[in-house]
Amino acid sequence: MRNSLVVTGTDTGIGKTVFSAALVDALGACYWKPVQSGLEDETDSETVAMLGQIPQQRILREAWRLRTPASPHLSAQIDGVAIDPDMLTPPPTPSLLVIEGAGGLLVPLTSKCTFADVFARWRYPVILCARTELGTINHTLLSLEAMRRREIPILGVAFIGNDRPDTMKIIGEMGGAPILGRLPHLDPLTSAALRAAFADHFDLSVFREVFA
Ligand SMILES: Nc1ncnc2c1ncn2[C@@H]1O[C@H](COP(=O)(O)OP(=O)(O)OP(=O)(O)O)[C@@H](O)[C@H]1O
Ligand SMILES: C[C@H](N)[C@H](N)CCCCCC(=O)O
Ligand SMILES: [Mg+2]
Repeated sequence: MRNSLVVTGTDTGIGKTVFSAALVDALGACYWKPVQSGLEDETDSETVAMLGQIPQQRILREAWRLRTPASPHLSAQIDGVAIDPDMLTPPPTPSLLVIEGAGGLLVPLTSKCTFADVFARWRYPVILCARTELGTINHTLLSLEAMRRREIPILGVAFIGNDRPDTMKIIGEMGGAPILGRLPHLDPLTSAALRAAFADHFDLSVFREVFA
């Protein structure tokens, strides 16, 4: 039985972690950020634990914790370590597992390997997080094309941001992937607001079916 889902995005800083917190909370899943680059601020794992109110035992330790907030290939070089993509194998978990990449699909782990290459090896269904703002049509269609070329299973697109119906419509028509929903911009961003917004804007059964 498959028990993992991947969350990637069209870019860094677009809301993958916030979306992951909501999904992990709603599914009662575990969370894994295999490669964390940047340790000064709150890490993604810490954000998911706090925003999703996820107990520590459901937050898996990163495989690589790199100090510099940069592309993992560079952060690893600065720290004098080498990421071994072959070592990136999701640990067994007692429940469902949500795995978050870093940045977008073609972010390098080494000079010869990107996250997309790892996702292609894993073959877990992938959720593509995308902004709703101007510029996202190109980024989203490019990302979907990159996943199809690698035969990465695509669960669908999760938009993050304020409502832009025309943008979401054309991506739905041209992207060849289901639109899973839209997580609005929340202000303030609290655990309660996130849980409510996810429940209002996504159909949890779509995610649960992956694990059936
Ligand atoms: N729905 C939302 N409402 C309000 N703020 C949000 C929302 N989604 C993301 N943010 C904010 O946007 C910033 C980037 O979000 P996040 O850390 O989730 O991005 P990311 O795609 O996971 O980035 P990375 O590539 O570094 O993992 C954070 O400050 C986060 O609090
Ligand atoms: C530092 C940031 N928060 C992410 N962890 C890594 C983002 C890598 C982006 C690389 C790039 O596309 O230029
Ligand atoms: Mg993140």
